[in-house]
Amino acid sequence: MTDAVLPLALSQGDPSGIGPDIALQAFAHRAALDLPAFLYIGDPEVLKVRARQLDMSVSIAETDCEGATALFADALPVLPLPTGSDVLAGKPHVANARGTIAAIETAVQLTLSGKTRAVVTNPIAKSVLYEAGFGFPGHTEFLADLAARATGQPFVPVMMLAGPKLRAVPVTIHIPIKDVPGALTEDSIVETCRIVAADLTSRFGLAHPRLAVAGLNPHAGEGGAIGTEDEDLIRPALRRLRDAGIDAFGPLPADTMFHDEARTRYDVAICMYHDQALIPAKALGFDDSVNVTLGLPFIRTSPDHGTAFGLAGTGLAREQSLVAALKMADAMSRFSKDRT
Ligand SMILES: NC(=O)C1=CN([C@@H]2O[C@H](COP(=O)(O)OP(=O)(O)OC[C@H]3O[C@@H](n4cnc5c(N)ncnc54)[C@H](O)[C@@H]3O)[C@@H](O)[C@H]2O)C=CC1
Ligand SMILES: NCC(=O)COP(=O)(O)O
Repeated sequence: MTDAVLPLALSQGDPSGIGPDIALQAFAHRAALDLPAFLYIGDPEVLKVRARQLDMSVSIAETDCEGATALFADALPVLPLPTGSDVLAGKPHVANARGTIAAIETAVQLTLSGKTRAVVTNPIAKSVLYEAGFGFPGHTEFLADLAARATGQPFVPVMMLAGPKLRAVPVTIHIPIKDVPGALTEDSIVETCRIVAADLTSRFGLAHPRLAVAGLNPHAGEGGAIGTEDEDLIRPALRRLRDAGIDAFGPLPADTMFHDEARTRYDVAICMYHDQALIPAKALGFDDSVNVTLGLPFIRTSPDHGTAFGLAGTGLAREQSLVAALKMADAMSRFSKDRT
């Protein structure tokens, strides 16, 4: 088997969320969308029940990695991982957490061992996994831990939301807003920007990426009058980055860096906290933005949205962001292969 025919590994996500729905819908339109082949890792029975709920006629075939690409024209290839619990669309349950986590672990193992090309994850509900004792804020940190355990090396994962109109990176991710100033350091800003610059070149082909760095405070601190972090942390970090040859500039007032003309001046916005990055990303492209994890030894993408429990089994969930995630993983994998 050559790399060109390896499938992407798609984890089921929370099986009571919209992951099964959007996987079925994307698969149903695979020819028109020119979708790369993917191997769904999860519970085939959940998919069959969901297809019936959605009134879709989809062939589902249990297989391993080797058989997936050839099957893709005729049936949705599934690496079976039974959930071992009753799964009801729109009704999350802690008993499903084990299957949710196992699917992510399997997708990573397969990709690190070269049997699949990239990891694409369907959404998980953080609160359900926390209730089950999951020790990570989300996929992003869990994936870095899995990579570290598999390779014996540490990895710093970086979240990037990427769409046709904006790429945006939060330096701090899933922490309470009151903890953001304390969690931000000059080193964390420098490290995040270095990873972003390196991966935009190695994974996306941008030779000299331009990084626009947001301030933390209103008006980027107004010269220190409205908060000191912009002058004390961000400005020194930017000096270090420019000394290292990285085109990073700021700190920019965050309220004026996302309008149409402002966005032409940079390739990625580096933001100080989750909502500073994800609000503009989702406002400018909820249906076509992708959540990418940078800094890992494998490719990982995901739709930008969550489990949308209220839509599971209704036929109202749109599959576009998952389609964008599959296509981005495919393009990144082909770009990496062409460079080697
Ligand atoms: N990558 C991941 O695993 C992510 C997981 N989440 C998790 O999802 C759960 C629900 O989070 P929410 O904040 O409610 O965000 P959400 O993205 O699930 O839903 C937000 C709104 O967008 C709608 N929506 C979401 N996806 C849609 C789609 N494909 N088509 C049409 N409408 C869609 C929902 O119905 C809702 O009105 C949380 O537990 C959160 O942790 C949230 C974001 C990403
Ligand atoms: N808000 C983004 C999100 O929740 C996705 O996080 P992750 O599971 O990809 O780490």
